[in-house]
Amino acid sequence: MPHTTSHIQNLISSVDASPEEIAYHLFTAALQAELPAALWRLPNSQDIQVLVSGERQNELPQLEGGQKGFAFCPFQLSEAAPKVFLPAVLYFCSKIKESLETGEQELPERFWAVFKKTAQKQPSDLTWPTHPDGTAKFLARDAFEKSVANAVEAMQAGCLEKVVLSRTKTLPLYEGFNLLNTFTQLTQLYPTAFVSLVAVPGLGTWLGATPELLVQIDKHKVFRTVALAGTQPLTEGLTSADAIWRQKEIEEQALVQRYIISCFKHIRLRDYVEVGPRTVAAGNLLHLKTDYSAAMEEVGFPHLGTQMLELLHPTSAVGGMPKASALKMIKELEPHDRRYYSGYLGPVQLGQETSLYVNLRCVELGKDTVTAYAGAGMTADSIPAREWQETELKMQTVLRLFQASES
Ligand SMILES: C=C(O[C@@H]1C=C(C(=O)O)C=C[C@H]1O)C(=O)O
Repeated sequence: MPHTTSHIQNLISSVDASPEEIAYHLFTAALQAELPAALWRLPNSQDIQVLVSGERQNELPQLEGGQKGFAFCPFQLSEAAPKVFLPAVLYFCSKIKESLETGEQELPERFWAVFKKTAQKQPSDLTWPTHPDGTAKFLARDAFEKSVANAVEAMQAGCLEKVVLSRTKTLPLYEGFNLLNTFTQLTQLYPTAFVSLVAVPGLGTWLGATPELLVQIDKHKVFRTVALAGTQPLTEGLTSADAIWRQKEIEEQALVQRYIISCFKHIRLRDYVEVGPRTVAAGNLLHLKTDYSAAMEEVGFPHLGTQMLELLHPTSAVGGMPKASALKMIKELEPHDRRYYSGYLGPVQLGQETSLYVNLRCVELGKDTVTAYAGAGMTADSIPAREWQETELKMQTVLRLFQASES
């Protein structure tokens, strides 16, 4: 029997569960039915949102067109990490139990069969998709610091201004690890982050709590982006207002600002609003952030979101300056493929909004392992040991939930 919207709504309403639990059941059923799905919570919101798709597309639609879905894009395109757009076949937001939309397509019958079952009893042995190439390569501390020293030397010689070098760390999953509980814990720990869990058969499963917005188009057609860079630990007793920044971090963040402004200049947009830089907290870290916005219709750029997305990614917050030399250096010095780390992800035209975030403070799940990815911006003044420490702190944002003793 075809599942019409009203039939689906009846099915969901008949489940004796809170709206949040329904969102989790829908996500679980998608995993079990081996369908691509995303579960997320926007910054400063309580609502859990979920999308289930019947297929994955390799191109993003125009952000300003009417197509609803979830974007999941890599740092750099490759066969191992293609662009992904998941058209919304089913979308549910926990705010109102009825806010369910179905696309023109239908989910296969097996999805609803598992949904009926999982809604009664959560499976104890949930499995998720993993990447066919297995775990990403990793660098030991001395090798990473050597790469940083090489990069610093190149910058001192004037070859480039900034490069973001990243590394990975893999831990075994502890006995009794529960993916959805970990997602919930992330939403509680980081109320101002974009918290997401994305599972795409054939490409893998990613969980994260990112502080960095890349492109937003809100319901009033206001475009937003940010320049976020510069890092220091948030130490006890210190608030963002007390933070003192060194020249190195100020310059690093100024380079990201300059990059965003150069993108506005490229399309000849002058009427944007710039606020900042200000110090913001992201978990146990502080960053410098400048906000940019523009009312798209008023400034005569109705497709500003799509235009800027193309120009911005990858920004110098995750690549470097100049972009081409930085990307080349990353390729030479990083032994791993970043896949979806430092790419971008988020809802497109859902809940009247498009909100794409840079995929930072994230982990990729293996069958029984978890791999964290983190990077740090290097300049001519970088000290290798400090950069190692910075990436360690960034990884802890999510990895702290993967240590059995803490959960
Ligand atoms: C690259 C990361 O973060 C980015 C780099 C920062 C920096 O170099 O100080 C700060 C915030 C992010 O823009 C990461 O979290 O992996």
